[in-house]
Amino acid sequence: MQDDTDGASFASPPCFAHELALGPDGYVVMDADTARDVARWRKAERERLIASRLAVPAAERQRVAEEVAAELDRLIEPRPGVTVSLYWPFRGELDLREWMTRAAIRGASIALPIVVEKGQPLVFRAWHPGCRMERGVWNIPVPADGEQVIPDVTIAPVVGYDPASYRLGYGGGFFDRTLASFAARPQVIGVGHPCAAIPTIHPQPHDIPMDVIVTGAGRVQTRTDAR
Ligand SMILES: Nc1nc2c(c(=O)[nH]1)N(C=O)[C@@H](CNc1ccc(C(=O)N[C@@H](CCC(=O)O)C(=O)O)cc1)CN2
Ligand SMILES: Nc1ncnc2c1ncn2[C@@H]1O[C@H](COP(=O)(O)OP(=O)(O)OP(=O)(O)O)[C@@H](O)[C@H]1O
Repeated sequence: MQDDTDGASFASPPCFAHELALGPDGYVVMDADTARDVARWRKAERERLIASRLAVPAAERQRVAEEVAAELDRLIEPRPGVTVSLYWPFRGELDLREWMTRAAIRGASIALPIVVEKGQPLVFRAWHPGCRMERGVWNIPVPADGEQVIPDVTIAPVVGYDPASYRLGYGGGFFDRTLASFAARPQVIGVGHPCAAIPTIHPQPHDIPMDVIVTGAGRVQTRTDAR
């Protein structure tokens, strides 16, 4: 009988162009070529989407931010005992700092994300109106000395989003890693410009969909397929 343990006797050589990726439901097989194509496509798409929102006139950006803030008032009750994470806006993101201040005055605990290290989850630090800020990674202002907290509700800025509520961010993978690291998942609300809507972000195993995406008055997309 022929000895089949020699690789040369396979009908075709074994294929090693796959790798394992850890998704929310465990390990899945990933095709290395596909992963590279998606990463390349996402990079170009991010640049296009950021450029188009930077082209939005300041007055319109302000109006959209106010509309989104009004929708947040309907979605979240910022009361004592609830911790909500937001963000300090940059690169044309909606400025929700007024909503953030109002929510703090109403008694909610507010937190902002901090990049500890590339490739690692974000941590969230408590923020209070007027608290001392310092420059973090990418020069984004972060609270200088707040305590570390875990949010009940996370408001994440989107660069892009799709009908299945997957979010495209800046490419650090920070929000996906952070959500994957929590024992209990917070409610996740994506916020952005209406022009951030795209047909698909080509979701990958690590991508975690948002629960709700808000892009203006009455523009509230709720994820229906419970995972
Ligand atoms: N306002 C705000 N703060 C935030 C976030 C956010 O989305 N918005 N983040 C949410 O996660 C974290 C910062 N995430 C970031 C991730 C990547 C880059 C960045 O500039 N990346 C490189 C390219 C990365 C790559 O493609 O490999 C670059 O654009 O040069 C910036 C911020 C924490 N703070
Ligand atoms: N949970 C995870 N574990 C390991 N790698 C991850 C995880 N989440 C994301 N990544 C990696 O991070 C990289 C960027 O991911 P992705 O394109 O989803 O970023 P993004 O969501 O746009 O960025 P951000 O959340 O920082 O705004 C990818 O190479 C991806 O494989």
